[in-house]
Amino acid sequence: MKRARLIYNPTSGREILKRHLAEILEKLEIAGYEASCHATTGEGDATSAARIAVERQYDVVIAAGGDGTINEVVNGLAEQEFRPKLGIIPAGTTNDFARALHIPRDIGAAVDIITKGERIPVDIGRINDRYFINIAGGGRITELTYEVPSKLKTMLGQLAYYLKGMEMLPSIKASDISIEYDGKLFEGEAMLFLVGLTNSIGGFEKIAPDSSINDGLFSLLILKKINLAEFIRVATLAIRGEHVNDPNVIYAKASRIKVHSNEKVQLNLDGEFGGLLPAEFANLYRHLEVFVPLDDIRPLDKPTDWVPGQRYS
Ligand SMILES: Nc1ncnc2c1ncn2[C@@H]1O[C@H](COP(=O)(O)OP(=O)(O)OP(=O)(O)O)[C@@H](O)[C@H]1O
Repeated sequence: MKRARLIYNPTSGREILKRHLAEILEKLEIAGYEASCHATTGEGDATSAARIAVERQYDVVIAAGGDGTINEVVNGLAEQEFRPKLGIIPAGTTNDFARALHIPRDIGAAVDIITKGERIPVDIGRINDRYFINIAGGGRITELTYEVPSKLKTMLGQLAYYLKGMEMLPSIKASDISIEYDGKLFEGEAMLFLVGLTNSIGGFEKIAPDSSINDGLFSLLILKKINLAEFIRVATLAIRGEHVNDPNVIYAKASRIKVHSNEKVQLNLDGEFGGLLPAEFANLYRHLEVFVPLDDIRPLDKPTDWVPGQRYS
């Protein structure tokens, strides 16, 4: 019998997971899984729970919560030789990763996608000794994601990020950084840099319009030093995916990226604090298998040359 381990954050976003636990476990059992669950207790617990699930050789690990919980679960899976398949139940505030994979926010519908069994391989980002599944970045503006109080996030959802962004915009300074990417070099002042695996970041769904989640490449975006008015103009372009050709933006694909600064620059990994620069990024090609609604995902994310279960990295 197949075994599934549900790792859920009872405090995520709308705090609705607790009410749906019985429904989730029942749907899994009906689909032929022996299912059990673990409620996370605080920072880092989802990573330990995922490691234990690997030791116990679960076939499937389901991360239920926001992007922070999914990131923690991936950190418990990615470093292992045997890696269970990953299911996602989005219950956070932004759910960028779930949005990129068209996994619905309705809990029952998200479980149905797992029980249906359709999967794709996804690339994972490694930065120094940690992993990310959606986006890493640095620069003052990226720090706002963890300055938003969690109570405000629960109350206002994504709007909380935008409010915090508006409040912080006038004080955002550029950082002096150097970025080496697949043999090329950027040196200078930048407002921010983003290293993305999917097309969906902070609710902007066209930030990396041509990205594929399983091509082995990061989308690198560098926003050069600009003033506030220009910043707002480029952010407006980004809503439509038209920022990539702006002269203030460098947009490139790369599988290895090194970032360095003489200043103290914080890193953000999947929306959480991820240490300080310097950073070395490596793309782990098709490292995890994730359950998705195959009919709904973007054609760019649907590999035609993939056999389920095949190992790449
Ligand atoms: N029982 C708990 N009590 C308090 N915090 C917890 C608990 N379990 C996990 N956490 C922490 O909550 C953090 C954020 O949770 P998560 O990402 O799931 O939800 P969110 O913040 O509402 O959503 P999003 O990340 O999409 O904005 C996790 O990184 C984890 O460290």
